[in-house]
Amino acid sequence: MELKELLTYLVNYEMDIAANPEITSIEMDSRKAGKGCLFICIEGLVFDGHDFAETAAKNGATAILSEKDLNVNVPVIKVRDSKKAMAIIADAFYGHPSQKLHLIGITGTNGKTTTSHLIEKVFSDSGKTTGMIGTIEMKIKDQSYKVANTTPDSLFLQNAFHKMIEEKVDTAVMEVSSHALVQGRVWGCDYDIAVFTNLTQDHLDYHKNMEEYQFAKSLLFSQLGNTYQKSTKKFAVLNNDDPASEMFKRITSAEVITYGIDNDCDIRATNITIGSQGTSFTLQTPKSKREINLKLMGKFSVYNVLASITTCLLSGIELDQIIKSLENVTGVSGRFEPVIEGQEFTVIVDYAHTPDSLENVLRTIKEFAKGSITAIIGCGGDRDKTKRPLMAGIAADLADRAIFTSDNPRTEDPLQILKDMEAGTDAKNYLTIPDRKEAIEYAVERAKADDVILIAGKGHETYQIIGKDVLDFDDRIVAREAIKAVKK
Ligand SMILES: CC(=O)N[C@H]1[C@@H](OP(=O)(O)OP(=O)(O)OC[C@H]2O[C@@H](n3ccc(=O)[nH]c3=O)[C@H](O)[C@@H]2O)O[C@H](CO)[C@@H](O)[C@@H]1O[C@H](C)C(=O)N[C@@H](C)C(=O)N[C@H](CCC(=O)O)C(=O)O
Ligand SMILES: Nc1ncnc2c1ncn2[C@@H]1O[C@H](COP(=O)(O)OP(=O)(O)OP(=O)(O)O)[C@@H](O)[C@H]1O
Ligand SMILES: N[C@H](CCC[C@H](N)C(=O)O)C(=O)O
Ligand SMILES: [Mg+2]
Repeated sequence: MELKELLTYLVNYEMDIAANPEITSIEMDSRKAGKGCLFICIEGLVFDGHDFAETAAKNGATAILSEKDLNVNVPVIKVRDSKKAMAIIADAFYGHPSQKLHLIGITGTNGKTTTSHLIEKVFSDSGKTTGMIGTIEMKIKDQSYKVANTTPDSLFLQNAFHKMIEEKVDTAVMEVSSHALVQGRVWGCDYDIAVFTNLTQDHLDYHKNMEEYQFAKSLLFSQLGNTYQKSTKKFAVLNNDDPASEMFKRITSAEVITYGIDNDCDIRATNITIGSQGTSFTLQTPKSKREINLKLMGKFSVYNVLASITTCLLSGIELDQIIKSLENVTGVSGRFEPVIEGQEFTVIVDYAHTPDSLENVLRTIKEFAKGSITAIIGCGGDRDKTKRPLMAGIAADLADRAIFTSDNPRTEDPLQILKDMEAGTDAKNYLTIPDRKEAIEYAVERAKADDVILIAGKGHETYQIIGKDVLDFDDRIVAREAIKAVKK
């Protein structure tokens, strides 16, 4: 594509040399920049991409998009915000692929991965060809691809949509993280439906306070229907039990459809019963009232199911089909996932890594546990420090015994993270075992019949990040081995 054509999509830019080279690829990483590419300089948290402009030019880049003046021998396009410019250009370069998809974006602190999987299941069961992008993986039909972020950068994302179109995907569902919204990774994405799950504390290392965090989430709803869009109707699917929805209602130009349990709304669940094998409730839509029996556990799962039902109904899928699919879902990898090895106690691996999700999961376990409850938790390093004491306090309050251990310490001292956690409770019912494997083994060795062990925080993760090392670690495998060892 000619550079000139790409630039027609940018509203504000300056160019130092009048030139119109053919652009054969777009790159944001100098290590990938080669002949014919447009290299985009991104100022990151670790590196400044502008420092690599010269290398990119030497490697054959035909033009460079930058926020700064540069001294290079190829044309430089100067913009105010290169991340957002990159998103707009990537969308154009790949032929506006999101406009050709029925695209659903899900944001919120908790429940994005779960809700995307539920929605994808309903769509694929009803004969749609689907794509999915989120924390666990990117999926195009049955093919799974690794992802580095919950919401990838705009180059990866637009390329992924392009691949989906080539593979004849008609419906794509994706998680939209607050980081992605602030960094403009999803600019140019033509969402048809934007879904909000909930807003509770997380990521305050990045967003600084809850107002900024809410503002980040709100961008999905303010952007809905605002870029070069296909002319379909846009919907904002909002959780009416979460106070943040009021702001999202005010700022979106899309039609608002609400779901919830406690407050009046369009799609509502009442009479919720939480059992040891699943959850049932009465579903009320403007047109019908139905009894639903889920294999999923907890009130929080009802919210995810309501968000999914609302989204699928708005997408034109019959209620009977939606219910049939959702009633069959047994779970999502690493979310309230039982580890069953013939033992007489219950072991659950869950991805709760925020105060709210930990509380929800422990309250759900309390609804059915007959024996005592042990919660094994840690908190990630290089992440929101203020959630550490809160999570520790919740674990000590709601479980009979808590074991504080390491999550992904990353570049922080694991013992300091544990101290930050311990500051959150005066209780005497916890102990600290820094090594996660030892913590799991300790709990399993002492479990009696009917007890429940919750291993929280890492869910589907198959690694543990200590320092810069990414080591093999899977809570489910470690728990399984520990159970087998006590049964010998
Ligand atoms: C804080 C944050 O969001 N960081 C993201 C950011 O990285 P960064 O700002 O550190 O970038 P950088 O490494 O400094 O590089 C800057 C630029 O220099 C370039 N570079 C660098 C080196 C070189 O030799 N040559 C070169 O050109 C890089 O390609 C890049 O363009 O841009 C990268 C590319 O898009 C992201 O992968 C990275 O996510 C990191 C891995 C991360 O941990 N992010 C987390 C906090 C995150 O985004 N999480 C959210 C949500 C989590 C949730 O679901 O709750 C997510 O969407 O994943
Ligand atoms: N609707 C919900 N409300 C509160 N907690 C939830 C909800 N759904 C799931 N959870 C809890 O949050 C954990 C993470 O769920 P999930 O992975 O679906 O969220 P996410 O928003 O994708 O998280 P992330 O931001 O890390 O990608 C689950 O393991 C469960 O403990
Ligand atoms: N998307 C979340 C995942 C946290 C998972 C937890 N295991 C951790 O490493 O803190 C984050 O990057 O903050
Ligand atoms: Mg997720």
